[in-house]
Amino acid sequence: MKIALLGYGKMGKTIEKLALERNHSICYKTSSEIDVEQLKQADVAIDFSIPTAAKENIITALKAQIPVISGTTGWLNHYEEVVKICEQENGTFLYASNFSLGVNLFFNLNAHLAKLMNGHKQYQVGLEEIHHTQKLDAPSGTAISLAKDIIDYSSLKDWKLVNENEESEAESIPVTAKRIENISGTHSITYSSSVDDIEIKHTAHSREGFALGAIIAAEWIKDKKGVFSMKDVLNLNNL
Ligand SMILES: NC(=O)C1=CN([C@@H]2O[C@H](COP(=O)(O)OP(=O)(O)OC[C@H]3O[C@@H](n4cnc5c(N)ncnc54)[C@H](OP(=O)(O)O)[C@@H]3O)[C@@H](O)[C@H]2O)C=CC1
Ligand SMILES: O=C(O)C1=N[C@H](C(=O)O)C[C@H](O)C1
Repeated sequence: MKIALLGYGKMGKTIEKLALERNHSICYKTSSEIDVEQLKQADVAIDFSIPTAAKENIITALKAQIPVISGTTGWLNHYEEVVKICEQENGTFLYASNFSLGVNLFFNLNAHLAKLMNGHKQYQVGLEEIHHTQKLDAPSGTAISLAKDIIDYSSLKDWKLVNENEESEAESIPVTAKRIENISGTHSITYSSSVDDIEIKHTAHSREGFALGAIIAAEWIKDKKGVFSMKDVLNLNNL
């Protein structure tokens, strides 16, 4: 498979390394404006860029008829617009706030736990994410996905980014974002009562899980048409 890397930073470089090990080739890589003729050489484009560039990168790939997957976070207010363009172009698009198998299993665990805890009003839920200091967005895309799932499976209505120990309004999930050198990505959800805590946590040891998941998604999506998620790739829709 010939891959175009839209964004050649920490993730782009990790994907390149694992893709070559899986006998794929990198036919084009850029960390700035896309050369469409070069992009058109690819079987699939993988966008791990920056929040302000992701939307344009994805649209450029869709208009060039190149299937595109994106893991860039912090641009999701434009998600519906991109989906519409994908449909107009009869294109192929997959977005995931987190491509690792572990986090996608953790998404399921979080949803099940939210259902279980619904109605146990003595427990207050809180979410914490920790990432490296170069991260541009807060809270992380993964934290937002986790919060949205808790909202879908409980009577909670919203989430709010707060400082540590700061309270949020009733029916709103407090989300704390910490930035510490060299942390690849840690997410935890805690239900606290006056007598005990219940906590689930995912800790990424490196970027390799994200990169491998992105390559597996690219292999899966290459010959398909439509808008997909990691639930489709990993067959996690029916759990
Ligand atoms: N979904 C997932 O599983 C994961 C998502 N991420 C997300 O992926 C994104 C990238 O992460 P990471 O690789 O760590 O970040 P980096 O900052 O290391 O890499 C981003 C790269 O994008 C480049 N860039 C800037 N403008 C453009 C543009 N217009 N087109 C293409 N590339 C551009 C930057 O170049 P320059 O440095 O010159 O500005 C940089 O090389 C982030 O949003 C992060 O949150 C990260 C890990 C996993
Ligand atoms: O910026 C990162 O590094 C990561 N970003 C993603 C996010 O915002 O959730 C995924 C992962 O946690 C690493």
